[in-house]
Amino acid sequence: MTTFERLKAATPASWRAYTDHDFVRQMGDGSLSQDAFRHYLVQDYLFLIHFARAYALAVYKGRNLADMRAAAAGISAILDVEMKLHLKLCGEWGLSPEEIEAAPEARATMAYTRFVLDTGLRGDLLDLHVALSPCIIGYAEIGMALVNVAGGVDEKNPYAVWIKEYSGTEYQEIAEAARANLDRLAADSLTEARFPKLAVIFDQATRLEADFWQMGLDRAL
Ligand SMILES: Cc1ncc(C[n+]2csc(CCO)c2C)c(N)n1
Repeated sequence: MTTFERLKAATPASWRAYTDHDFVRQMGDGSLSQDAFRHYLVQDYLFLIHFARAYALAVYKGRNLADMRAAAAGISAILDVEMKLHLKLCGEWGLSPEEIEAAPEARATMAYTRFVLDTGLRGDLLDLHVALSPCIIGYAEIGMALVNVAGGVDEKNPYAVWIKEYSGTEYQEIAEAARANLDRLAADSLTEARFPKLAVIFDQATRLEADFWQMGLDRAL
């Protein structure tokens, strides 16, 4: 079993609440309120900015040049690629860059992103990557689950672009690299005595992901 599979198996209820959330189901069948999706997109932009900061922390926490280069590539993937794609998607949903940048940060966004940063600051690189893993790998699982509903994406579904993005080969490979990276770090620094502490971090991050979906549904700030 991979380290990621072990962590998931240790926290099954939280994992289900995250990956099977109403927001996800409603994206899958196309019934999600478009205003809820816009609210989510704006908050996800703010989320990604802090995510880039978490990768910067991973550079700092790197134990060697290979760790530092991998984290630096993560920063660049977000700042140079992901943010542009995100702004394009926001534009297609009628959201301007000015509107997005002026948006207040929701409490669920603050809670999740600062939790990840705090976990990384207090702990080592493995703690930080465990806190990041529900986010990176979870979206890949959700993308695949949604694409498998009804045997493929319905082009009439307003959320088809989102589903295709996360079920696509490129994102699936990013998630696979994250799974392998967790195993590599675990081989060096995971003891059986430490596992329950990592499972707590994983569970907290997973519950904060579910709260992020709920924030979108409720359009909460
Ligand atoms: C709340 C939330 N959770 C996970 C992701 C997925 N994700 C996390 S980082 C990243 C960039 C690639 O490294 C992507 C796509 C998201 N966007 N928003």
